[in-house]
Amino acid sequence: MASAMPQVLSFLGQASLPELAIVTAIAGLLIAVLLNMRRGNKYDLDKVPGPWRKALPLVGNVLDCLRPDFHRVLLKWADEYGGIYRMKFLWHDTLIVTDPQALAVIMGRGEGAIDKAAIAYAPINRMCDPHGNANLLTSAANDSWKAVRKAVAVSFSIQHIKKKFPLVLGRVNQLVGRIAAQGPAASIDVDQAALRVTLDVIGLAGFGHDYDCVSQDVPAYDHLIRVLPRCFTEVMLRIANPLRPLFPTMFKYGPKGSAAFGAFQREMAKLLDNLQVGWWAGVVGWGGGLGWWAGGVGWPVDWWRWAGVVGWVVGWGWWAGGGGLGVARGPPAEDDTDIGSQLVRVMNTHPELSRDRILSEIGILFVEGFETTGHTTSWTLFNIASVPGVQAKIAEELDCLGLLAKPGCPPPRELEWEDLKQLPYLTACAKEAMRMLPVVSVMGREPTKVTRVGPYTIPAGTIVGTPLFAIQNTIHNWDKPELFNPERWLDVPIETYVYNSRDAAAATGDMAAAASSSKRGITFMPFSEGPRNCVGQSLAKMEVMTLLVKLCANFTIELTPEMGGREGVRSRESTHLTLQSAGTHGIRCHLLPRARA
Ligand code: HEM
Repeated sequence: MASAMPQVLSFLGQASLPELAIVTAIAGLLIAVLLNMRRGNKYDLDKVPGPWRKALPLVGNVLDCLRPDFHRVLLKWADEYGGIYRMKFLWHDTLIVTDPQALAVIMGRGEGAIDKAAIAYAPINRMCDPHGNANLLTSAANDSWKAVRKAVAVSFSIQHIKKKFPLVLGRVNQLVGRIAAQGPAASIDVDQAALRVTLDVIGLAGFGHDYDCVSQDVPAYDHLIRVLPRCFTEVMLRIANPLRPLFPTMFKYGPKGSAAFGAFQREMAKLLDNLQVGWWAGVVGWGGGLGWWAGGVGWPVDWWRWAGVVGWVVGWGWWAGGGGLGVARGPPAEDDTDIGSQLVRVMNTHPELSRDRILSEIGILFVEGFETTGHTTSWTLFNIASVPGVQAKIAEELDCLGLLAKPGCPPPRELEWEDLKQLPYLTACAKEAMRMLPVVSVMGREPTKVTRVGPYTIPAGTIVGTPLFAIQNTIHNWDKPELFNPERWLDVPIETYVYNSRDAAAATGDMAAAASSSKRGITFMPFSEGPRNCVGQSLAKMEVMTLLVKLCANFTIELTPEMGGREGVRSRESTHLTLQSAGTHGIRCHLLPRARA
């Protein structure tokens, strides 16, 4: 050892900066592993069953998780080891929890509730903001999170979402028109189609910006719809490999991933600039007006008068024009509670929230608002198209409400807001699709103190994974989970999205009582549960249902032969930050107009 020391010192003396950084990073990792090994034994971690016994040093079980269908790996282990098992995510001890009772405690308020795992979410911060500021999704539940959550919750009140219904309906009708124009032989990727609507909606309804995506045949290379998948790939790679963000050029596609982050951030910064310019233009305008007046009452400095004139004209032009020069939106009106306006408000009242933090918030609201809703719609359409008998039942329900297009009949009446609550079967299809294919397939928490999870006491810093895909598909929580069976939901109240299928009440058939008892156990929560549940779910439910109603009312839907049937599509499931169909195939369907049948 002693004889090796001089060689080591001489290497360090001659090493380049990147080499030194790599050596330091590896040494840091080794120290972390050693500390971690010492800590694990102090608590109940060694009593927890799981694949951790097969874990490799340093990388743990992560190699099993590098597969695009790793949500299925977590499910396989849940079926094998039960409701609480232990694995090693790199060198971090991780409990994976699918047990209904333990989940209710982890997700809920009060004693035992566990906050977000900052470490697992950190790469998402870098995607949204160059300085890595946290945001609603990734932050711990601190004062900044509370302020932002309270502000944007207003944008998702039912009252506000109802106002956005005509906008959503307009974009969906535009999509229906475009699909009809392509004819029944066209092979339509319903995933891309839904994403185009949801991207337009979040841009317009949230930030007053029209990405005009539904109308485009092929979006430009730098269009958000193409940039975001590249960002997601980079986030996934960074979660699995913490060295990647430190040395992007050393890893495959590293620079491309960083470039995609940059492109996304520039787009989000434009939204923020649009929101802010109006305020600044107003300030300039008022300042300018004041200058003019001061010049007029006899101040001797002539340049000040002329600066005032210019400022006044430009400022008012911008502000009053509400979009003059194509950039300004003006300060939010009192009744304007769109997401962007709420973010400007919270930024003005909370000086501790920096511009970068707000940029991060815009990024996450944008991503969550569009990807999740788009894929949920397409997964539902996939099931509707591929499970025999389902479309006929949906058609019957739509026909009863006068919403179904039929050959030789006048066009059906237009969908109204109130209709969305009158569709129990279609809602059941959406819920069953969200159970089988939850787009947020894995979530992570991390206790800041010694905590009990089920029967086990675990140390602070243990990651606690709550994998929705496994929770909602394990044989321990659901009967015949592999079957798409909307009928399971018909007796559950239509508004219930947190549910315990293992409750005694459910077993006796009292589904309403079972739905309200989710505090004691959870086997279904596609929008999560408790204080960290999905803040945007009201918008999501409205968009998904509007898309489903209009597409099912106007078309019968068939998977194209190239999809390889149900199995073919499911074999391409991929957790790419969100659960989606991998590659460029998407979910291709023929949409046959019902009116022409
Ligand atoms: C069907 C569509 C959607 C699904 C299934 C969904 C699901 C979820 C889930 C499971 C979480 C918790 C994630 C975690 O803890 O890691 C979440 C959080 C969140 N969602 Fe959604 N979401 C959807 C649509 C939306 C929309 C439309 C928006 C906003 C425009 C949105 C904004 C958010 C935000 C900001 C959070 C973080 C909330 C917090 O921690 O305070 N989501 N969503």
